[in-house]
Amino acid sequence: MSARPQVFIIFYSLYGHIYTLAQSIKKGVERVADVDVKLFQIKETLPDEVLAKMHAPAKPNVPVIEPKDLALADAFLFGIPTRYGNMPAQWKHFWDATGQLWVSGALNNKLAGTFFATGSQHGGQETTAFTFLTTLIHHGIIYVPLGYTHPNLQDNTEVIGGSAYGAGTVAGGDGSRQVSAKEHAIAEHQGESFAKVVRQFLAGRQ
Ligand SMILES: Cc1cc2nc3c(=O)[nH]c(=O)nc-3n(C[C@H](O)[C@H](O)[C@H](O)COP(=O)(O)O)c2cc1C
Repeated sequence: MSARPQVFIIFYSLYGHIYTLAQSIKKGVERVADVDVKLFQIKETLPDEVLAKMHAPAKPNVPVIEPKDLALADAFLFGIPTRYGNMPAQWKHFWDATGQLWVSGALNNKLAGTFFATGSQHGGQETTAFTFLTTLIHHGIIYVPLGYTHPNLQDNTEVIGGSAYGAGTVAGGDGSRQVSAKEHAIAEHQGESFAKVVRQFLAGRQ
């Protein structure tokens, strides 16, 4: 393990909203000195013909992470677009290939935060966090909530995704809504505050 904390931002994104948030979160992590950050996506499991029928754009030029590579990080920020109030099958597929990591306890005491996208305002960002947590807990991963640490999380003047569980965006039923300035600000803040927690936690362990 490197002496500098290694933060992996790992996402699945079908229509790009989560990827956009991930880039803002990365900017936030990069504001913190002596922390390294890398962006990854997980493998797509849908066949090309289904993706075409769903009008999915091409995947971004971001490396695809293998489950075993989770062991290389100290901390993770997981990007999760909601499916029926919980994680997409692509994420479940990824986690279901982490049995060896679980057996060896390789992820015990690593840190994680989460961020989200839903189609609608009340489409389940918090239930997605909650249901994703069971996987983190079984792996012994320490969850770092965002809390109400950014004023935009209490701003009711417009639709703003995100919650105490992490940054978020509301994509709209047809996916046409783009990540707003206030959602970007929350995402950058999450990256920065998470990186500070990671740095402090790891320094305390030395
Ligand atoms: C099969 C399926 C189930 C979905 N379930 C929900 C849902 O429960 N709540 C919701 O608000 N949006 C739901 N959506 C919309 C997605 O959450 C939305 O497209 C996604 O968050 C956009 O992120 P992305 O652009 O990164 O893919 C669903 C989409 C699909 C394809």
